[in-house]
Amino acid sequence: MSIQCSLTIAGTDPSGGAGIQADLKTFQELKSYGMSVVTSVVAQNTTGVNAVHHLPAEMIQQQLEAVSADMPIDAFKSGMIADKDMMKVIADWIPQISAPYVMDPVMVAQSGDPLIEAESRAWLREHLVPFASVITPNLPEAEDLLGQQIETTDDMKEAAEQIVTKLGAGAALVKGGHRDGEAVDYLFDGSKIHSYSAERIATNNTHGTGCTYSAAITAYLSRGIDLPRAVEKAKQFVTAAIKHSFDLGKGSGPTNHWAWKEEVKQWKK
Ligand SMILES: Nc1ncnc2c1ncn2[C@@H]1O[C@H](COP(=O)(O)OP(=O)(O)O)[C@@H](O)[C@H]1O
Ligand SMILES: Cc1ncc(COP(=O)(O)OP(=O)(O)O)c(N)n1
Repeated sequence: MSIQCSLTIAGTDPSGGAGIQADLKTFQELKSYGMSVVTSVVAQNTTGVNAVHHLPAEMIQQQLEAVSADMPIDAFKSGMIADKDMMKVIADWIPQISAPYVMDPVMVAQSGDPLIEAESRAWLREHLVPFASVITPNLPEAEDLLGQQIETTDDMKEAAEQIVTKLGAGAALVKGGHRDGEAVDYLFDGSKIHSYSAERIATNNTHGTGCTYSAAITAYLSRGIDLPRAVEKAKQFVTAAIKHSFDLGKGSGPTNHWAWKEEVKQWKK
């Protein structure tokens, strides 16, 4: 049986809602064979981050080489990349891989805990962003990347365009999860703006939404679906995951990675 393969390069979440765990659940749901390279082991749960252990850059390089020497990679994504040494080995590895690269420029967990060293942000922006086929910042991440405030929907569209034209990403999806009102995201694909809108779901259970969304985009790209359509389908996937999220843990609960199947059943009725 032939199968497309997706790789995530990211940190861990033992509570299963974010990071590598969320990515692998998403790949599995969306029928892309899931593989992972761990960057940092994070002792976190729905309430926040207790401790972080960064793997040596050499160990990240070894994992990248092990997986790419043996397995096909039809698309890959990155999440938490905490420091410059890690970024450098990833930047050195990427040119060998001819597959779409989805970069989730993870900076801060929902709890407010930082997941990337402040001094490494400039390196990420200058050296890794240009490799991204698509980058998926939330509003604070887009503000950090561009060094400017984003308030209105026009600002969001302009930010998506500038991340492509000024920072060199292939495409940019600026997410509106952190704004009031409808949950609207804007994709600039290098030539036009696409918008993706969903009802805002009244829930606190949104731990790992960004990881899940970017993993779903990766899985769809691995299956050869074009970017605007991959984002459209991933948006449906993450919206369903939030709508049917779980009241687990004492903080912001995790999303439900199999919820899209429940939604599909509803559509058929
Ligand atoms: N309460 C919500 N209801 C519906 N969609 C949401 C909600 N919160 C976030 N989203 C959507 O989830 C996706 C992830 O966005 P966001 O929460 O901004 O990312 P991150 O987890 O990286 O901060 C986006 O499509 C966003 O519009
Ligand atoms: C290991 C790890 N990576 C990323 C995040 C942040 O995930 P995100 O999807 O942005 O979700 P929230 O921070 O909104 O929960 C993380 N917490 N851990």
